[in-house]
Amino acid sequence: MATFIENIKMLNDHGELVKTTITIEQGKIAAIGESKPENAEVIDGKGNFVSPGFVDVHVHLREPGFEHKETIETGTRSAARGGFTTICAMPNTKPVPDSVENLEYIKGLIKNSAVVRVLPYGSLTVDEAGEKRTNIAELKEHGAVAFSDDGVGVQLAATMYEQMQDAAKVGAIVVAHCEDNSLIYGGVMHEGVRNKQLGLPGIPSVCESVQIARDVLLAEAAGARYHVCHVSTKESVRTVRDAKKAGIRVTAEVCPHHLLLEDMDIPSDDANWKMNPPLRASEDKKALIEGLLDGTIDCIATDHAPHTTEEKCCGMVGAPFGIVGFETAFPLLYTKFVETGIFTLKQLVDWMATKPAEIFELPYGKIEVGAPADLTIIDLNKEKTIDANEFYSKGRNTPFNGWKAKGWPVMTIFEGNVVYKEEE
Ligand SMILES: NC(=O)N[C@@H](CC(=O)O)C(=O)O
Ligand SMILES: [Zn+2]
Ligand SMILES: [Zn+2]
Repeated sequence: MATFIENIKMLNDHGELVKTTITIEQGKIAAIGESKPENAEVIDGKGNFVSPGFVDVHVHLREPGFEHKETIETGTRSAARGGFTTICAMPNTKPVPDSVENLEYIKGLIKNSAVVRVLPYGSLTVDEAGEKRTNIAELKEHGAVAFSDDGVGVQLAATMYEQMQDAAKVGAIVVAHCEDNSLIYGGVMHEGVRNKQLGLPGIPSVCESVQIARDVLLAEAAGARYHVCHVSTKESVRTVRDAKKAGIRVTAEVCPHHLLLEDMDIPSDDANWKMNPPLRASEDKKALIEGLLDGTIDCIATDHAPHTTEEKCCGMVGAPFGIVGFETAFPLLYTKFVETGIFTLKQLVDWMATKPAEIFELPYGKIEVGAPADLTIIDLNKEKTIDANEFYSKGRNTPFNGWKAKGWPVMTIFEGNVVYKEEE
């Protein structure tokens, strides 16, 4: 039976919101702007905005191996509640998808419990240990969406270079967490002013940018498609900008928290403000926003990284890096950037749905006839206070608890099925 969404507004090519309808048949968009087919089940869009389901190329679902932090079920339910319908799962699980066997095992888990589309990464090195290289061609053949050792930087240039060469041969994308271990200095937040006030060890900006600089040169030499994770510093933005100018095939993502927060916002030694890379200085935040606006940075990714309350309880030094992101990303960005006129709604939707799909060569992120019916219905006028205790994620680790934001997803549709509906 067909599903018919009526009373809905969609962005047109000029970025204007126009009234329309969407007809869904067999999980696909069958028509846009037509009248209701007979016998169709009707969804009342209530005049809300319909976006292509968001695409997040950088998430951590923790299963297998760390189910106390998150499972594929809780993580994908959280994604659906945030309006995400396609997510790419990073490989820092136990086991790591570093072999066909492990990747197939993880694909089986996804099949059993995911409520949205989960595309698993393959790792660049065995066990993400940075030593033995994985077989990129084989893992790609078995469905690895791209390749990364996220969680750690690949320390040896030769390892990265050789993996980039292998990736280039089969058209795989190398996705890098850039961090030079010799420049971390035991840091738990940005090396600047605020870490000194709090008496905490700092991670200098160059810890990230130096590895991006290395990698863009390696990507050029290898002819590889290279994507930079969670860019956080102004020097990183400049390096990516220069690399693009030089014709190197590089793309980059930025996380909502790095666009919204800076080190001086950190109120105290509270691990809900600890993530990797850390919140940087005000000028860095500014450079990230400019980087998005001028096309240096291609998309937004949450880096959803759940950890338990126990792990995050007791200050930054002992806690793991990472914050959750799915359920706050759109409302926060909409409120802080679209409502204030810094971004347009179309830009935000491009960066959260269309662009990430495009740069990862995925056939999603657009509302068009024939595409999978992955849709997020958003009430742009609804205002709510963020309450971490309401998250569908197991993770409560967010610095945004108690923030007010507008623009909440009220329904998420994945392949024609409702996978999230706002609780009344
Ligand atoms: N971003 C984080 O702070 N943490 C991530 C790892 C990562 O993305 O590097 C995690 O897996 O917890
Ligand atoms: Zn990372
Ligand atoms: Zn990550």
